[in-house]
Amino acid sequence: MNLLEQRCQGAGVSAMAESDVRRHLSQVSGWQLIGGAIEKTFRFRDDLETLAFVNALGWMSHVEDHHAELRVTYDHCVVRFNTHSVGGISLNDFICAAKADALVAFAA
Ligand SMILES: C[C@H](O)[C@H](O)[C@H]1CNC2=NC(N)=NC(=O)C2=N1
Repeated sequence: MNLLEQRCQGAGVSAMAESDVRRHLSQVSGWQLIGGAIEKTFRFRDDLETLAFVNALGWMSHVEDHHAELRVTYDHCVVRFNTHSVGGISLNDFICAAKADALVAFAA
């Protein structure tokens, strides 16, 4: 099933092997494995757009109950996902990465 169609799972998630992480990275654009998390920098025109993205991401994370680590400046936001409960990267991180991408997909 497509990542966007899936929902994060609370129980039953497991940490992926690095080979599995790399295979999943090929399904999302611009995400990299950095320091034990998947990371992407989202760039915007100004602080209003950046903060609107952070709010939209916050809503998605709340609905999925899976939360990102964020580094926010006026024109970009670095988003990192890993899964604390398994001490690694799980499918939940890729589901949220795809949903974060979808938030900006229509904003050219
Ligand atoms: C109780 C609650 O569902 C858990 O603490 C969730 C919340 N959000 C989470 N977010 C992330 N990134 N990893 C987790 O393991 C995690 N666990």
